[in-house]
Amino acid sequence: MTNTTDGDLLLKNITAQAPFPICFADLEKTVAEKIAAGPFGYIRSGAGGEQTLHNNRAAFKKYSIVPRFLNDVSNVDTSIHLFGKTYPTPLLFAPVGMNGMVHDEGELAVVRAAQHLNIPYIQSTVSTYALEEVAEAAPTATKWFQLYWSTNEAIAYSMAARAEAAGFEAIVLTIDTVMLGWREEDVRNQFSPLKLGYAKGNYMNDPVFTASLPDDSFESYVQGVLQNVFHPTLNWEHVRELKRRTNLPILLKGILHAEDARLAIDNGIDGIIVSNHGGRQLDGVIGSLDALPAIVETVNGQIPIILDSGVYRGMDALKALALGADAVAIGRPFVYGLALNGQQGVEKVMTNLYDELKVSIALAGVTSVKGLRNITLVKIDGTEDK
Ligand SMILES: Cc1cc2nc3c(=O)[nH]c(=O)nc-3n(C[C@H](O)[C@H](O)[C@H](O)COP(=O)(O)O)c2cc1C
Ligand SMILES: O=C(O)C(=O)c1ccccc1
Repeated sequence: MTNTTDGDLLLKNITAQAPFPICFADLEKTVAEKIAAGPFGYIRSGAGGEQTLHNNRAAFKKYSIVPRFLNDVSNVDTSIHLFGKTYPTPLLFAPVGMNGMVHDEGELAVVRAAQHLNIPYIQSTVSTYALEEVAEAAPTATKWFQLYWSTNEAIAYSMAARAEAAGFEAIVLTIDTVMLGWREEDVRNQFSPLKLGYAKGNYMNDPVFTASLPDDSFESYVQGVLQNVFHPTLNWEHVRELKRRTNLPILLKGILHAEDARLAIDNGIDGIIVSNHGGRQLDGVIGSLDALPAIVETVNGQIPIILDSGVYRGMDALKALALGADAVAIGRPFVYGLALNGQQGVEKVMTNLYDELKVSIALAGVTSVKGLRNITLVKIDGTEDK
């Protein structure tokens, strides 16, 4: 519960100190000036002509709120319940690989921020640090493990088992990245963090993976990752087998079609992440917020729905929650925070998003996340992107 009479949430940011970038556009611009073009382009860009990257933002802009007043909004309850636990905010860290690209502490800095803020952290398969190192850095954080299937299935099962043993509380199987999207910026920059070894963490610590390598050279490791991380054979039978092999709840990340949401439920999946991978996979795909309403209708409250892709401010989170998401996951914004100032930068970005969300909930005239379901949103098919 946040008491909104306890000092103004905005004015806390207007102090004598040098300002930290306050919005996504400022963050992106500051990071562009700080880090090399290769990693910056890798993080910023979308696939193809970036239509999906654009669609994600455009989807949020189509909705306008019709607020209500005179409701006493002095106390705002932003808490949510997910898989039996309560969290203070409806925000999550989306799985983002290879954090060592922008900061030496990589995922360790992010998971420490997650622990400090009590925001669930989803660790990527292709992380710079191993999942065991992440668990040790933040033993009390809620951690979920994002699994990329492996061509050698035994590696996928081994990673899932390691995650369970290290105290991760769910497996998030990403289904939209069976191969990389057509990312032209990376070709322009001739940049591949995979080839540079930033995805070492979980593979080099995996006994099944290392046993499959011909030798322990850097080249063999990179080849091994490339041979395994792309897995176009992935199908529903693998999902069922994974379910048999783990005791953890399984979420599918990358659902955009209501029919796939229905199949997820039919196959005993515990939650879904509505996502187009931040516009990084198939270009020309529906904005994730545009995909949400049909999925909410089909799922009908049976399993939690998390949304990501384009949630760049508190107001975006508000709209997704109002349209029926149970929580939202944040990708690029926290990566930019990490690039600028490590753990503190991540905390600042997430806190600003959270503070804007609190202000927005109160100014919309409601006092809880559930209350947002009742607010009036009108859809305007505008084409503006800013
Ligand atoms: C640099 C980068 C790396 C990513 N790596 C992964 C990953 O390893 N696994 C995964 O499931 N999604 C990955 N994603 C996608 C995010 O989980 C998330 O879906 C996306 O960033 C959400 O969009 P947003 O950046 O607009 O918030 C990555 C995204 C970025 C920007
Ligand atoms: O960059 C990404 O978005 C991503 O998810 C990924 C997938 C496989 C290997 C490396 C990164």
